Amino acid sequence: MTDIKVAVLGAAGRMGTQTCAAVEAAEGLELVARLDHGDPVSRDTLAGADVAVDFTVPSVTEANVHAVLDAGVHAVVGTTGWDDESRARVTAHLAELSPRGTGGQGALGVLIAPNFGLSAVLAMTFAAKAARYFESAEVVELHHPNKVDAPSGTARHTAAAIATARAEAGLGTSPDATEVGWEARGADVDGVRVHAVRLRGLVAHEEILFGNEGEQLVIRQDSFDRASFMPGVLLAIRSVVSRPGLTVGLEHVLDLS
Ligand SMILES: NC(=O)C1=CN([C@@H]2O[C@H](COP(=O)(O)OP(=O)(O)OC[C@H]3O[C@@H](n4cnc5c(N)ncnc54)[C@H](OP(=O)(O)O)[C@@H]3O)[C@@H](O)[C@H]2O)C=CC1
Ligand SMILES: O=C(O)C1=N[C@H](C(=O)O)C[C@H](O)C1
Repeated sequence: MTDIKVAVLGAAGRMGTQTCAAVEAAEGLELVARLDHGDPVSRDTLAGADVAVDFTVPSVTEANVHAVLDAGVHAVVGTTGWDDESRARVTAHLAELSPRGTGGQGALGVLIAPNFGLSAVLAMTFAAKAARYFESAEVVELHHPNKVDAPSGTARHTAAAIATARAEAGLGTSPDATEVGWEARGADVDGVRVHAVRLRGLVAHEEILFGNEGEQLVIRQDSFDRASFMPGVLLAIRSVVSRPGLTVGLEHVLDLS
């Protein structure tokens, strides 16, 4: 089997640096390009890559993915900032490139994962399963203070999954008598309250709280080191080449969905 050639966008950043090292150390993968701020994304600069991994910033990640697809390269995306509209534009782009459907031989794949950490993927999966059984649900995410976006992509993904499960079970929003001080109640993500903490010393952590009369379930995951994301990133690179179309969430690759 020939090696999968990999380009990393945001290669000088916290995640990009770790990803370059992980790819270089991985069997069957070859790092062919490190791109960062100011580098154009094109067939030339991607240097023969089969897969481009994006760990940049929310404001540029979508444009990067379109450029990667135009270069005929699969994309793995860890950057946050995606919503229904940006994901739909990627789906439309993939359909344009493969007009007879996304399943054809050699068709391109895009895998967007809000979190590559196994503990986080499992926490999100367990939360989605638990959501229908509890009257109240809230999400707390805790991160390092250099993070530029809030709430985290993981917390948004978690809250959206909880909201879907609650809606399917016929549950409304969590009970809440707040009349004043709404600014202290966190962001509203699909009707689920999400709270963001930024604290020196933290990396990436999430707590999902569920409550019923007289009982509580807390699901917590902690990424103490960015090394925890690397097995998921490598799995995504190896999977995306045979996963045409758009996949959102590593849970689908891990068969947890
Ligand atoms: N899915 C997951 O498991 C994880 C996702 N993330 C997400 O990944 C993203 C990156 O996080 P992190 O590595 O901590 O952030 P960093 O700020 O450390 O890295 C981002 C890098 O992207 C560079 N950059 C900015 N603009 C461009 C551009 N137009 N083209 C190429 N590179 C660019 C930055 O350069 P400069 O600083 O010079 O602007 C920087 O080197 C965030 O959205 C974060 O939330 C993080 C951890 C895990
Ligand atoms: O910026 C980070 O650090 C992280 N970003 C992702 C997110 O917003 O969910 C994943 C993880 O939480 C680390």
